[in-house]
Order: sequence, then C-alpha cells, then structure tokens
Amino acid sequence: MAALPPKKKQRKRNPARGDAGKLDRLDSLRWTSSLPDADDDPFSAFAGLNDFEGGVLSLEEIDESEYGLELPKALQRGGKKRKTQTKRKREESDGNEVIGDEGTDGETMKEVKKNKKKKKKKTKKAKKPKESMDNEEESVNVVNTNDKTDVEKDEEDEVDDSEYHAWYELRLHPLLMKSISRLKFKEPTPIQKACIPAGAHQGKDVIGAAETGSGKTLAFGLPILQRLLDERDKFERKVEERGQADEQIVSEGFLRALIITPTRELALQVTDHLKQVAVGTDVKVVPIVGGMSTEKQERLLKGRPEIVVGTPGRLWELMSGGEIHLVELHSLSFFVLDEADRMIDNGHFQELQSIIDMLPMIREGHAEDTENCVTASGFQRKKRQTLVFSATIALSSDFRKKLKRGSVKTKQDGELNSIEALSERAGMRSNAAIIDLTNASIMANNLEESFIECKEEDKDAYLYYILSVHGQGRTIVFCTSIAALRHLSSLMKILNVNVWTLHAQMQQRARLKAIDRFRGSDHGILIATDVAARGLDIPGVRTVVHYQLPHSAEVYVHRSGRTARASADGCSIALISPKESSKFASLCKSFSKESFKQFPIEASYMPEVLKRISLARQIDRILRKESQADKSWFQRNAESIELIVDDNDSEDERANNIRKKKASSAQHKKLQQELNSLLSRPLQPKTFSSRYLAGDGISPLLQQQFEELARQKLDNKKKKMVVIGQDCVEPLQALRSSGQEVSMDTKGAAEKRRNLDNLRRKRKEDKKRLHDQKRKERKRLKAGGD
Ligand SMILES: Nc1ncnc2c1ncn2[C@@H]1O[C@H](COP(=O)(O)OP(=O)(O)OP(=O)(O)O)[C@@H](O)[C@H]1O
Repeated sequence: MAALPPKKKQRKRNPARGDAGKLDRLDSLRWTSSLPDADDDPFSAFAGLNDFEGGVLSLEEIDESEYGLELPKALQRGGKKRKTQTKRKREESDGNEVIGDEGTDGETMKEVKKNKKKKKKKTKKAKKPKESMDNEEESVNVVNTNDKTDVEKDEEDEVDDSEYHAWYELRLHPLLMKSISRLKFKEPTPIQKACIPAGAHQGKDVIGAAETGSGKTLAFGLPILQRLLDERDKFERKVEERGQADEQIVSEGFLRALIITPTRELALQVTDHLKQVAVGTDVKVVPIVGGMSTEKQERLLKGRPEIVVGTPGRLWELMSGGEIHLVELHSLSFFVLDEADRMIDNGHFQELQSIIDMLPMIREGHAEDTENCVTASGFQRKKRQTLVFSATIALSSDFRKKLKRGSVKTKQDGELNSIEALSERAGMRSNAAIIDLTNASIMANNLEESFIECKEEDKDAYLYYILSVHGQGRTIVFCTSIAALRHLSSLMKILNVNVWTLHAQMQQRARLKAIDRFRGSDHGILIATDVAARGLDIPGVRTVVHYQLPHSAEVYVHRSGRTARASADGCSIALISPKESSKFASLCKSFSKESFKQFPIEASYMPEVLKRISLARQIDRILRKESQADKSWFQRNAESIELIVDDNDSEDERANNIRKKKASSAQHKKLQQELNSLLSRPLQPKTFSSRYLAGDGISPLLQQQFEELARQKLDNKKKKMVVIGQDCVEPLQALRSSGQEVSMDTKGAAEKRRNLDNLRRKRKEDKKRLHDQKRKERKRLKAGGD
C-alpha cells in the first residue's frame, strides 16, 4: 500500500489580475422555505432525499464487462508495465503535423481524410498479426482493443467532410474530428462552440452553464482530449528532433484529468461518452464509482489512465488510502466538476472538499507548485485548468471580482457552501471564462411544460391515464420519496403496466440494469427518485412526469431535462395537488412564467380509470398485509429450526392470523378476477359509441381520435374495434393539439405562501413562549419550596 496522501499545502490568495466582468443573472432558483412538512406528504417526502452518491449500498460488484469496465488481461494477471505508446502513436499520427494552433481549418479535415486512407491500409495489414499480438500489447489499451472495430466500421462509412465545416474553426485534433464525424455530430452545440476555444486553445478555466441536453459533456471533454493529444504530438516532435526517446516520462502515464460527478450513473455515462470520442487515440478513461469492488478499481488504476471520472465518495476512499495514481497529482491538467451545483446542494460534500484540498496549489501567473514532482514532463507541467459545468449554476454578480480579490466566502467552519467557494478553492483563476448560455426560463428550448391539477389521492389515476392513453415513447416518472416510488411501482405492476424503478437504496447492479432495460425498451417506463434527475442521457425519452414536485426549482429543471435533449423535443407533466399549488406558483415565478399549459384530460376515460385504480389499491393493501403475515409464518418456521426470534403471539393469535390470511386470499382472488376482466378490454371513454362518432362538447383530442377511428373503419370494415387513444397520440402531441394555456396567479400564491409561513412562525414562537413561561414557573416554585 502506498504512503498516505501528502499534507495539505497552505494556499495563497490569488493576486488580482485580468479584466473584471460581471455576470448579472442566475439568481438562485431555490425555494427552500417551501420544504414540505413531513405531514404535508402522504409518502413522507424526505425519505428519498439522501440520494447523493447512492445512499447506503452494499458494495456488490457490478458486472464490469457489461459496462466496459473490464481490466486489460495483462493487468488481471498481476499488472505488467505499459508498453510505450510513443511509437505506436507516432505511426498512427504520421502526417498529423498540422494540428491545434498550427493547423488551418481546411488542412485539419484534409488530414482526417489522408489518415483515413492510410489507416485503411494499415488496418488491413494489422488484422492478421492481431491474433498473435502479445499480451503486453493487449495491456496497452483498454479502450483501443475494443475500439478498433468501431474505427474500422466507421471507416467503411463514407462521410462527407464538408458537412462538418462548422467544427473547423475550433481547430480540433484530426483524431477528434474523426470521432466527431463518426458520431455524426454535424456541428458543435453553442456551449461547445463557446467553451472549446477558451478551454482547449487559451488554456483558461471555464464556468459553463447551458440548458440540459446541450452537449456540456463534450464542452469540457473535447478541451481535455485536445490538450492531451496536442501535448503528446508536440512531445513526439521534440523527441524526434532530439533523436532520442525520453519515453519514460510520457509512457508512464500520470493522471491528467479528474472529472467529478454527483452520481455513479452519470460518472459511467461521462466515461462512456469520452471513450467514444477518444476512439483511435491512446487516451484511457476510467470510471471510479461506489458499488464496484475497490480492489478491481485499484487494478484498473494500475493501467494509469490519463482521465478518471468518479464520484466523490469512492474517489476519496481511494485517495485517502494512498492510491498512487490518484495522489500523484502534480501532472493534473484538468479538474472538472460536472453538475457542480448538485455537489453543493447536498450537505455531504466533505469528500469533495478533501479531494480539492489534495490538489497541488496554483499560483496565478505561475505553473503549479511542483516541488515534489518526480518525472513530470515540461509539457505536462502547464497550469491546471478548472472546469465547472451545470445547467443551473447560481453565481453572484461580482463573482469575478471576488475571485480576483480572493475573497469568496466560505462558511465559518471553513466548509465550502457555494459553487463560488468550491471553484476558488479548486484554484479557479480570475480570468476564467464564464459562459452562461441559459435562457431566461433555464429550460430546454424544445421542451413543452404542462401540469394537471388534481387531488393528492387522484394522482395515481392521472398517471395511469397518461401511461395508458398516451403511452408512447419512453417516460420517466419522478417521485421525491422512495416510499411514493414503491407505492407507485407496486400499483402499476398490479395494473399490468410494466415499469422499472431506480432509487438510491437499490444495489448498484440493479440500478444499472434498470437503466439498461429502460434504454432498451422503446416505450419503457422508469419510475425514479432524483438520483436520475441529473445528467442521464437516454435517447427517446418523450415524457417526464413529476408525480411529486421536487424540493427546488433546480431539480425541476434537471428532471424535466431528461427529455427534449440535443435536437429532440419532449414534454413534461407536473401533477399538482392543492398542497403543492403554492410551491408550483413559486416555481413559475422562479422561471418568470406567467402562464402554464394544462395537460388535456379526456374526462370520459376517468370513471373506468378510477375503477381500475380502486381495485388495484385494494389488491395492493391485501398483498402488503399478506407479506406481513408471511413474516410471522417465517418467525414460526425459524423457531422450528431453533432460530431465536422474538415472537410473543399466543396460539389463539396465530390461528386468528391464519384465518384472516385465508379470508384475504379469497378476497384477493375475487378482486384480481374483477380487475383482470377490466384489463382484458381496452380502456375507452364511457361515452364512446361505435355507431356515433360525434357529440357536443367533446375535446379536440377526442374528436381527432374519433376521426382516426372513422378513417380506419372505412378502410377496413371487418377490422375489430379500434382502441381510442391507445397507441395513437403521444403526450406531446396531445398537449400541442389541445393543451390550454392557464395564467398563473403567482402574486396570490406568493401571498398565500407568506401567510402560511408567518402562521407557522407565529405558532412556533407561541409554543416557545409557553414553554419558557412554564420553565420559569417551575423554577420559581422550586426556589419558593427551598
Ligand atoms: N455537437 C453535437 N451534435 C449533436 N449531438 C450532440 C453534440 N454534442 C453532444 N451531443 C449529444 O447530445 C446529448 C446530450 O449531451 P450531454 O449529455 O453532454 O448534455 P448535457 O448538456 O451535459 O445535459 P445535462 O445538463 O442534462 O447533463 C448526448 O446524447 C450527446 O451525444
């Protein structure tokens, strides 16, 4: 085991330098005062709050091969030294001299083409010897061995380079351009366009804010890869010029970029995304997250990956244990906080703070302190860059000034309580590029938001309506508490609605499997807590349902942002109970929204929906009771095998329990039969008539469905009855065709909320006064008695 991490170095405040700029928006969106009381929420809303880093999980090993985390074979056998990459890299990069700052736009793409041809020839040649490749060669590249087939496949696809001209001005390395064209990203997204020059070519720190799904991962990922490839090429040129190979330095592989994300799933996704872009390069990307075996991760780190993506908990566990690759940070060139505000949000960022304190100190205008460095190359000793990204970052308007003065405030006990304090502590410089591309509403442009006002107890029915009438495309249903999630998933299963669940108390393997299965199902339904709110990038999510409102506007933004990603569209539906209405109004106020679309409900479906829900709830109750009864059965059996269990039931009580169980089983059977008969026929409006296709007061949606039905009936007279609504109209379409804009009385709601807060405060003060009075009285009586 390596030695403990070096002691924290004392930091100097950065001297003021550079232009002062102001960021005059992004006020905090929080509505913390509205945190619901436990009794506000039938599912005890706080149960799911502790989602950070996955909550309490057993560290069951996940199946590494399923997530591309397997170790190189040579390492599995005990860790052989990495073969020098320089030569191989040089072969691959032959003719790639026109790169980075030195290349011109046109030349960069020409190089890609030229290399493609060369590569084609080489791949053909290389194919045979591959089988006889020695183990050392295999160990060199975890990514490349798998990736070569991708590259080969890609090369067979003819890509019209002219389609990618929008990327030219970003002057990316030819190998990166190759990946971009393979991924068919025709042009950089605005945040990529803005961040890549600052991060990749000007070596600046960057704070980036842009809407969800806008490509922020590559906005920080491409600058990292660009700089690594650039440095490598320059180094190789130098070596060639000198005529001697100082390969020791480069081939040893220090940690160059440390990317921290708030959740494990996000870390794995970011790793995957970067690997896709790093195809064909030697750069290795490794995820370090909880839920995997620590030993295996340590072996993974023996491969000396240049980029590590991880969650704070596991990273700090390994760092504080002296894991050599993670504590040799003198060559670290990038420190990245993805979804940075989430790290602040949650009170448990002690580990993150400790990690930041391990980073070598940066003095403005100097290379970082490298007095303890052993072999860092001159190229690697450049300044470390700090990149901080999120869709919802709140910065004070004078943040840049504060950075210059070094006066960003931390809490009194030295805890980092803001993204600003965190950034400064990580070494952010005052000339950082602050790029805020969020619009006034912060929401993604292609997202249609809507709401349904309903009683708390009717939420299940409305959700069932959405899923069964409009069950098109993937849907994510967000709950605030795990209790609500469990209730919902059980109910939906009883109703034969196939759902997957994701929450922090699940084992890591199950969490990843749920995501994988959801990803693999075109009309899948995922019921999740806020552990899935941030960063998850699953294509084809058409609808997000907020079954319970989240505790902050930021979380609402991130949840909704699981749909309408990249250039796709999508819709969100918030189910609002009377108790949540003032919270919802605050939300509208946060986004300066004066009106909101009401999701159209075809009321004539509801009697049937409610009937099914009522049966399902009764069955659910019986099942719960039965599982309780099963526990006492278990206790009885435990006794028979001499297991000591607490059981004070008398014989009579036991007999009684068995009788009850039998009775409830019979009732269960009856209810299930009734439900099955309802479920066996399609859900249809009560007023539906197969003979008359018109009626007064029907909604545009129903009208549209009737017309569709009429068309189909005409087409094929023998055809069976068409199911209205099902498989017809997805939520976004229904919303667009018949959603009504409703103006929000944000002032009235704010007033109501203030009154409620005042009332609560007054009650609390009265209680305290009464308590004090009683205490004094007791004291006085006691003194009198003495
Ligand atoms: N230039 C591009 N052109 C087209 N698609 C892109 C481009 N860059 C990234 N994407 C794709 O857009 C999707 C969203 O990207 P990404 O996950 O990085 O968004 P994000 O801004 O980080 O979102 P969030 O804030 O929710 O975490 C991904 O599927 C990614 O592959």
